[in-house]
Amino acid sequence: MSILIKDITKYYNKVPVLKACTMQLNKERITCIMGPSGSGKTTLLRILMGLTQADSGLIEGLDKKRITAVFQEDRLCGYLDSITNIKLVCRKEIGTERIQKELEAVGLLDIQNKKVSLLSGGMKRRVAIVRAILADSDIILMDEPFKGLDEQLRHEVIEYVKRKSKGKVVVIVTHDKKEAEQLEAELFYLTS
Ligand SMILES: Nc1ncnc2c1ncn2[C@@H]1O[C@H](COP(=O)(O)OP(=O)(O)OP(=O)(O)O)[C@@H](O)[C@H]1O
Repeated sequence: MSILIKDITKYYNKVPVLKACTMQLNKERITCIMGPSGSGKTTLLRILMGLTQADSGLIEGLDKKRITAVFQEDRLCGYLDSITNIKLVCRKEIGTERIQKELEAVGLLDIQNKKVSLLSGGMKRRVAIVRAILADSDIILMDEPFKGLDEQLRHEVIEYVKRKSKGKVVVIVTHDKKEAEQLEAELFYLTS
């Protein structure tokens, strides 16, 4: 499975943000999108998700594909615990024990029954990552998912994502070249 992004152009208030952006996304290799702040990385993810309309260009290969995302702002239900948050997006039933194991794999111990609003930013981010991995989608889009994690944790969580996302199209926005290297990703640079 591959997704072709061809000549995507997007203007905001007559200012071009994406200019004839072309790239191919493959399931064999994670794709990292890099580029300066304001170069349109989030906008491109939003276009892939159908949340923002491109002005011109086309995207091939998205038909009937299920997409899950880790947004910059996590988008979890704060009044629910992490396990319930994860179960909410899973199409197939996944048992509590399995989810607990996945949370433990990203260093989240003993938080499963806490309301998400009581977790730290880095903890919420990891819950959102596990949710995206377990959601049984074809495509995973992540917007700076490892931001705010300390070095050791970041290393572990990147390995978790690499291990668990095999066979899916994965696109990760990052500002960190080291992250892209550890992900063994194909790099695309957007310019502002
Ligand atoms: N809904 C919107 N209306 C108007 N302008 C917008 C809108 N969304 C984004 N922009 C502008 O488009 C440009 C690209 O924004 P975008 O968030 O895609 O950049 P980015 O590369 O993801 O930035 P960062 O690395 O800071 O997250 C910015 O100048 C931003 O202000």
